[in-house]
Amino acid sequence: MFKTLDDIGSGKRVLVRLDLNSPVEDGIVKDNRRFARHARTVRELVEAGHRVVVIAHQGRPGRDSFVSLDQHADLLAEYVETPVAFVDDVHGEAAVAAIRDLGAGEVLLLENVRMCEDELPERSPTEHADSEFVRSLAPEFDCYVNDAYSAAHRSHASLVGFPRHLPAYAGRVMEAEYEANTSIANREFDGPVTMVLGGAKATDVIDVMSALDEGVDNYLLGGIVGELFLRAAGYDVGYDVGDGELYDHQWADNEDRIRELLAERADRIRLPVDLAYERDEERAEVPVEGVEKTQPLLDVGATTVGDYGEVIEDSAAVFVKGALGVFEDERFADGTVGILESIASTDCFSVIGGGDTSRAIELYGLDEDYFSHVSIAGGAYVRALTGQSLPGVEALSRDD
Ligand SMILES: Nc1ncnc2c1ncn2[C@@H]1O[C@H](COP(=O)(O)OP(=O)(O)OP(=O)(O)O)[C@@H](O)[C@H]1O
Ligand SMILES: O=C(O)[C@H](O)COP(=O)(O)O
Repeated sequence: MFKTLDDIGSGKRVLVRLDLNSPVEDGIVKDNRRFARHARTVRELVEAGHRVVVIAHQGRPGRDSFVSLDQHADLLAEYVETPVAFVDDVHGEAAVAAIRDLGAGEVLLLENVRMCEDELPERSPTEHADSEFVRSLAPEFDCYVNDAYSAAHRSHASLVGFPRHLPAYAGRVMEAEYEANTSIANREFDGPVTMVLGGAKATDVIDVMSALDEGVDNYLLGGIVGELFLRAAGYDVGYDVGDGELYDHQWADNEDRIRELLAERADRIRLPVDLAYERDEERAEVPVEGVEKTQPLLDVGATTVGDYGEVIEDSAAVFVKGALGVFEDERFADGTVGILESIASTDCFSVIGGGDTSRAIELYGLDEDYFSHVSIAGGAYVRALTGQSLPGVEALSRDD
């Protein structure tokens, strides 16, 4: 459906859009799997003797994470194993001069595209193609590669504008993410399809469940989302610390849809039968019947992990969105890690998504190779699961 790096040839001037958006702590950009993944695309372009100019974003104006890409150049260079030059300009004279100075097989990273006013408005590809940003850079290149699948749900200039001026191709990350994440909607599996749904964002999970009625045989719920469903089933769960951020407002916003889903799909939805909480600084577990709404519940319990593991064992495909507990705290990682281990021990087709959830794989030393695909996308993954098209992918696919 789109052209790939296999179709480019060699020795071209290539503009490549990556998603290097990273956590930033005290001004320091944290290494994460996006660098390693995108490095593969960049390395391939370098090896084909192209002049490679990278564009990417970091944060949003007004946030602490809205910083320059100078640190990203060093991190990317480590993974590509070749120097990555940096210029603190997006499309002005300095950027154009640096682009023209580039030799074959060299890599240059331009400044954070969100520092340019043309980038962020959600506009149509035609409007973005006409922006000064896109019009001033496009003539410097022979082609455009979009590898930023995880930002492709945004209709921003650097993601949709260039394919109107230049032959456009998908990078390796774009290809792999697209294929894996749309497979729940596009592929037939030879056996039951299971979704593990957790995390903290009820609306995301409900949207995914609503969109995927036919294709899914089992929903295994956990995390805050699981507790909201348990509440609909009549259990006294959902202790909210502070000003009601996690449960009460999500309950108020989603109660009707949760009740509807539970009534319609009772035979396919599995809820936790036990939960974990903190007692005397240790992990303790309680069956859901015995839960009182007096303390935060931070993970699913061991019986739930066992039950869910049996369902996974019988599945042909498993898709994960959201963690089953607060896995960042080792005491409450058993649910998330236990489920990931169950998936890893079967040979089913598996996709692990959600930026936070896939971090658990790294944190607890699981081998990525045990899964068919570990996504680096958050919002784009949810949209793909719900069957929505992504503007950045659409822009690559146009054939007029
Ligand atoms: N019972 C719980 N109580 C509090 N927090 C929880 C609970 N269960 C899971 N979480 C938190 O949910 C977070 C993951 O939620 P989120 O919905 O953001 O998942 P994600 O899909 O992996 O991420 P993203 O959408 O950001 O890419 C984790 O950081 C975890 O600590
Ligand atoms: O990190 C991400 O999920 C993407 O880069 C999109 O970033 P955004 O939500 O700031 O548009």
